[in-house]
Amino acid sequence: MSDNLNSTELWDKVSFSLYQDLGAISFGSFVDPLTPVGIESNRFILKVPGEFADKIIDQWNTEIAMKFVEYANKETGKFIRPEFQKTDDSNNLQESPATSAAKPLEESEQHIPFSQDAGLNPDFTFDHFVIGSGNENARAIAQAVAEGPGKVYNPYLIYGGVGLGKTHLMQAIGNKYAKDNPNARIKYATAEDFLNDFTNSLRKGGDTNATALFKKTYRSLDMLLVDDIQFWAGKPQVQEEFFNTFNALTKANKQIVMTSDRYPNDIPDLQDRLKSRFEQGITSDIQKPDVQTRVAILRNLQDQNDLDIPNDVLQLIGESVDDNVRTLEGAFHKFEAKIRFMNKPATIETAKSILDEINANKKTVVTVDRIQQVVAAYYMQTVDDMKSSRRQSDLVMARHVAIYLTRTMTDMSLPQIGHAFGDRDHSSISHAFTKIEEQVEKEARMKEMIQALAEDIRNGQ
Ligand SMILES: Nc1ncnc2c1ncn2[C@@H]1O[C@H](COP(=O)(O)OP(=O)(O)OP(=O)(O)O)[C@@H](O)[C@H]1O
Repeated sequence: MSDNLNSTELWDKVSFSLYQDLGAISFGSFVDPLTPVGIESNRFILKVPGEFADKIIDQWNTEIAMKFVEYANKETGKFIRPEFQKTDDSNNLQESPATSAAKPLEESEQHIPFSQDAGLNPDFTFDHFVIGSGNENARAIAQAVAEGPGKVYNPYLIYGGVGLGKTHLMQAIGNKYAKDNPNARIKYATAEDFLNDFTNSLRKGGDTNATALFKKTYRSLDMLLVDDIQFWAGKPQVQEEFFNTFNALTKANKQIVMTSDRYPNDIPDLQDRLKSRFEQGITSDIQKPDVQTRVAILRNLQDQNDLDIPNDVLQLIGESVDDNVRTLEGAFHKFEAKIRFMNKPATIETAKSILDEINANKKTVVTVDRIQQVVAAYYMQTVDDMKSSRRQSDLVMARHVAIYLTRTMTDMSLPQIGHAFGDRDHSSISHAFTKIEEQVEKEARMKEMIQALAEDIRNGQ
């Protein structure tokens, strides 16, 4: 997934998928003649040549638009819908009313009023963030941080499962601070961006300018937002560099906000001094939204997308899709695409049809292989190591968790599980299972982690 594709790059990728899907003849008639103009918010503007415009648009509205939305989603992670601008024969644009606000990408990018390279998504604001019991604490602290950065809650670390709004909330802090302080220097980077910037600065062969530029970029900020710091697990060099960046910024009372998919103590091979630095600030978690919050999120999406969907339909989708907010948004946009592009009514029946499709896609068979892969990835270990006799503590933990999940999620017997885990005997499988079972009963965090892993395993994520 990339946020940084421009409209031409995205069009190239999506039209390639459409070519494979539709075949050369349909592609030549209905896709090839179109030209991308730009992306405005969640609309992809396409120029349609005058002569065959109506026929082409009809074809899009019955078949191609849905596919476009899906392929564009795969590339960007966003839901972008196509909108058409007809051109007359002399090639002048005739804008339809719905598209008159659309501008080429280059111009729309200039709407960002402050430091252009902050890397913030303007849609990730507090206004667009729905508050519920699973996130109200994190949200309240985020507001305080945005209003008084570098003061009380520094650093601020938000942690929680996949797709629950960590990035959104972190960027809302940046967007609010930027709005209130247009000259503030703010940078959003994923932990991977930070690592890449750092290694690129080193790769320049000891060029002191490159190193100085890296340091200047990160150490002269007013606010640094770093996403997914679990990515640094077991990477001591980048941890060292971040430690220095962290010290430089906090010493100057500059704000640091971070996200992670787990509590810092659960990040394998994270240096103790970083852990203790993180503890100087505040940590809050985001939990899965309850049904009320899920329906409120759907209502929010409805308003943002200018739709009018009956309450019972929103309620049904909200009750049925309980994985995470990203999946919920996915369900909403699938529904939206059906009513916009396939002329389906916004009814319970249409909602049921998309829910059936979602469930059909979800039915991944739970196998021990799948469990081992998901758990190994979570603990940043290899499956082979997990099956081996090595006894390093993170590895043992990963092995025990995978055994516990295999016992609870499959019908395999203890000897069968033993065999799948490097020919262990059934008593050590039973021991591993009991150990984790006890922890699940005692520790809320362990229980949540097991639930999240089980969900990933089932969802085939
Ligand atoms: N409380 C909320 N209100 C409105 N939208 C939300 C909320 N929480 C999450 N979202 C939306 O759900 C999607 C996923 O959120 P986000 O990317 O912030 O998740 P994340 O926790 O950072 O996930 P990951 O661990 O995969 O990075 C985004 O489009 C975001 O806007």
